[in-house]
Amino acid sequence: MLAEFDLIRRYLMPSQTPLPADGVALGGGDDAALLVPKAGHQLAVSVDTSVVDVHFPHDAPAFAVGHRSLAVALSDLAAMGADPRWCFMALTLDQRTFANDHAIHAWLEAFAKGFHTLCQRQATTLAGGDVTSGALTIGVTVMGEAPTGHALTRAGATPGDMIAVTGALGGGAGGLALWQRGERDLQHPLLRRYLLPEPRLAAGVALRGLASAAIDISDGLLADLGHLRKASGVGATLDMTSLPLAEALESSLGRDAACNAALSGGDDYELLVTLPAENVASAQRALGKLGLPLTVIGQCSDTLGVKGIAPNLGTGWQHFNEGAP
Ligand SMILES: Nc1ncnc2c1ncn2[C@@H]1O[C@H](COP(=O)(O)OP(=O)(O)OP(=O)(O)O)[C@@H](O)[C@H]1O
Ligand SMILES: Cc1ncc(C[n+]2csc(CCOP(=O)(O)O)c2C)c(N)n1
Ligand SMILES: [Mg+2]
Repeated sequence: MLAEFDLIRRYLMPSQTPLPADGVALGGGDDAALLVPKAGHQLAVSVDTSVVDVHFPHDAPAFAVGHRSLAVALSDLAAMGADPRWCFMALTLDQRTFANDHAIHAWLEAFAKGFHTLCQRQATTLAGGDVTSGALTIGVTVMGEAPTGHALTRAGATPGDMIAVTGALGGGAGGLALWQRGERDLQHPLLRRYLLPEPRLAAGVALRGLASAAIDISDGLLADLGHLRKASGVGATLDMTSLPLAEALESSLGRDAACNAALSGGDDYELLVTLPAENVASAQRALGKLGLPLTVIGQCSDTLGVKGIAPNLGTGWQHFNEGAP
């Protein structure tokens, strides 16, 4: 068994000395962190919980669990066009599920590496957290900044705006389906999409001033488009033939399952944005510089609802539905 404070010192907060450049006046080790936001900016704050066998399989690699639990939280900052600054991790861990102390240390080391590597790549400082015992659950609070009045929201779309997505869709659900069939090669593009999603933070910032509304795709394209439509008070017409499908998705699952995964599977963590038609080319150029495609998949309308898709298609992931605990 590893004691709570040893675990924190050894794996989670190895350095207690805050760096002024991180905007941390007082970091982990006290009752709360003291943070220094940039003048002229608003804070964007969001929390996401990742639960074993709900969000990731119990036998997922620890590195991926660490990466993923932060990535899905940062994805909400990407959707706001916010620059990430700080995060907080609430880790609940059942040490009795490990064979021995060596297995606990090995798991924590790889978990922390996955989390810290993404922190570093996305300039996010782990400024505090909490450790408790119980079923494996990682709650991650993220805090980012956007210049006052310039954050993207779900509410700015107007009829006539184009609807576009970053990257490719269906890879999250496709990867989960492959994992459930026993695929374990982490180099497989679909498994990577499910277990090691990349939050589109640079894209979110690049889309500030170009997009009229944005949301990240966690529950599925149709479900998240539904949230955006509702917040903006618009309808949508989609062109199914233009959906960018994830690499290897159609060949692994077949056409129908691939389209279902792209429309309703969730776990993609791409950005769904609306933008005036005249901004599409600039947005595609800006994202092209990041190596990320932006594909137009439809247009907003003033007739509420969605046209262009079969009405019987599932609407995406919902906790407390059948299938979820
Ligand atoms: N327990 C809660 N207390 C207060 N507000 C909540 C609570 N749970 C969710 N919300 C709010 O409801 C809204 C929708 O929450 P949800 O977790 O579905 O966010 P999302 O961005 O749509 O999904 P995801 O976190 O997968 O990206 C958010 O604005 C969130 O802050
Ligand atoms: C093992 C396993 N089974 C099922 C799923 C699918 N899933 C779970 S939660 C969710 C929506 C996003 O979560 P939230 O709304 O909580 O942010 C999705 C698509 C998964 N990821 N792992
Ligand atoms: Mg979201």
